[in-house]
Amino acid sequence: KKQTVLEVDDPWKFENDTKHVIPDTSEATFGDIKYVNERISPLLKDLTEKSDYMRFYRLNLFNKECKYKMDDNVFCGSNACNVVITEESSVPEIWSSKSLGKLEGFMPELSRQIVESDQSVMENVDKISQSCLLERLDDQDRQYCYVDNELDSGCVYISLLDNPERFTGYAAPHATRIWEMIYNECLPDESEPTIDFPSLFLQGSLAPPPHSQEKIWNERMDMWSIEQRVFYRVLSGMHSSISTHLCYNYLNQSTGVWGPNLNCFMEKVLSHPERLENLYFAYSLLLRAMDKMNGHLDTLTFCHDSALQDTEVRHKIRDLVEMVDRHPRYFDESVLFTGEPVLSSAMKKEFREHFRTVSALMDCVGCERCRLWGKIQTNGFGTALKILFEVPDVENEIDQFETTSTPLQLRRSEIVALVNTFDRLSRSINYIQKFHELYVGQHQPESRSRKVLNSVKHFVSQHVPVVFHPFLKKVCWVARIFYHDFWMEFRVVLEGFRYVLSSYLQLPNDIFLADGCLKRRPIVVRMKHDLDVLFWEHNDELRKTLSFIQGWIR
Ligand SMILES: Cc1cc2nc3c(=O)[nH]c(=O)nc-3n(C[C@H](O)[C@H](O)[C@H](O)COP(=O)(O)OP(=O)(O)OC[C@H]3O[C@@H](n4cnc5c(N)ncnc54)[C@H](O)[C@@H]3O)c2cc1C
Repeated sequence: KKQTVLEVDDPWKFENDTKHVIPDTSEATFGDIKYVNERISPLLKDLTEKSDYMRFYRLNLFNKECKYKMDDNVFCGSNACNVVITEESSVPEIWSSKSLGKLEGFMPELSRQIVESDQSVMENVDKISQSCLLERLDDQDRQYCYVDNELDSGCVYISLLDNPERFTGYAAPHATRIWEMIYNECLPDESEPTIDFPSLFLQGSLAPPPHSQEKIWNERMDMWSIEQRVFYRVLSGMHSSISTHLCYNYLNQSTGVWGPNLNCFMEKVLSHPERLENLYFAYSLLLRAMDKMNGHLDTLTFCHDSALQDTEVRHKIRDLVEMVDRHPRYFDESVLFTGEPVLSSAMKKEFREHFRTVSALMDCVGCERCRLWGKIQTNGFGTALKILFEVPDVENEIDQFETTSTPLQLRRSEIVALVNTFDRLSRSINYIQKFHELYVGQHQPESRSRKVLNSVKHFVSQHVPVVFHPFLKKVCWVARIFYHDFWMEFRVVLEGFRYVLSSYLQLPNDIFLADGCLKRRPIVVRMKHDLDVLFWEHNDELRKTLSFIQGWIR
């Protein structure tokens, strides 16, 4: 494996190398992904911010027990960990517990038995509601995630816009321990096992392991199979994305102000080339999953209570996948699980089970906000893996997984998780760009006005009590808008004034030329003379102003 060495003088050298090929992709470079993302991110933003469908996520966030032995005394450090729950009255009727409850008899255990015994019974159930909830019989073997049963009384709706992913203060040792447990799920290297993965769960200790697993894994990656590498890169990419988000939406605890923290990003992500690579890798994997959805869109229902909204969401998703489709395929799922059929199938089963364990580990995350986004993102990646490895490529009529008989079935929560996870990664790539601009801005020689502004900022942060900061921020914001609007308006007025005045000064010439009549000339000359007398000789101030304006018009 080529080791990348960062040059001390330019920490951005690696990230800015647009030609750098992302390992385990089809020759995708950093530049390719940035280019694609520039086109896709506005669509993702629109979809995730402007549609109820993508905004409300139903899950069991508070009442699911952690299956693994952990230190129970974990409390997140700040209010930022809290999650605001959405009242059911704010979500569309069809998603309310009342409506979902109508299907209770069929969910989820019973549905399996019924489907097994009599398929026709299911056909009587309202079709739209069915697809919102139904756990299909054949789906269980294809799941890469434990998805919460939406009929569970512990499930709540959460508006993702009201609960952005950001810094919460959740940290070591608990958070770090969870990450270690997540990475322990990476498929063990049979040729050279060094860590007994399952035994770590039983220890239940929060003590860090004796050496950094990340380092060992990166060194040993060449010896891994492609399946193992993909598994690890997805998790590491998700980790990098979470770190990028928390550093971009960071709370400065001494000033109480939210904003990007460049040092945090440089420390957690930028200074580790592999973490950056894995972020880009995870993006290309999601890109391909979205692309593969293209051939299956017609079979999906978006379970809205109005056909109109269903069509609207479908159109928006179609626009997105069609945009994805215009770009090359940077991840090729057909090179995985290709060996001897029995072995490959066993390997895929193992892959699935390990990923499901990762999803179950999210219930152990000790901070509500982090748990929310952890659950969404593992569900999102789980859905992507399901699309990639369990569903035929309809568009290209390639069925390397022999699953032609089973069409793609996705629940609402899976679609929402997939699109929102893609949006997270897309934003992370945009944030990297913004961090770079911040870095460039900070390392450029300071202009005088910037110096003054910075010293004012410094003074405010030092001497004005923290409670006034949001107020001052608002004042600055209003002042900026006022200043901007004032200049816009002033320029319009000035432009009009300039036009009227130039027409007026042009008028004598026009009269003279239009008539071509030399006889009128004395009148024009006379008029101009009178005006000169009026303005130039009797009003000194006005004279100066007009001469300035005349110069400006010229
Ligand atoms: C599921 C989950 C979601 C979280 N969400 C949030 C959140 O929304 N907001 C928030 O403020 N905090 C969140 N946290 C906590 C956050 O991720 C960090 O754990 C915390 O900020 C402490 O960071 P750290 O720098 O000590 O190392 P950690 O990020 O905890 O990393 C632990 C170890 O993992 C390795 N590592 C780090 N990054 C990578 C990578 N990309 N790939 C491979 N290995 C890596 C390193 O060896 C590192 O020492 C979350 C934690 C978890 C487990």
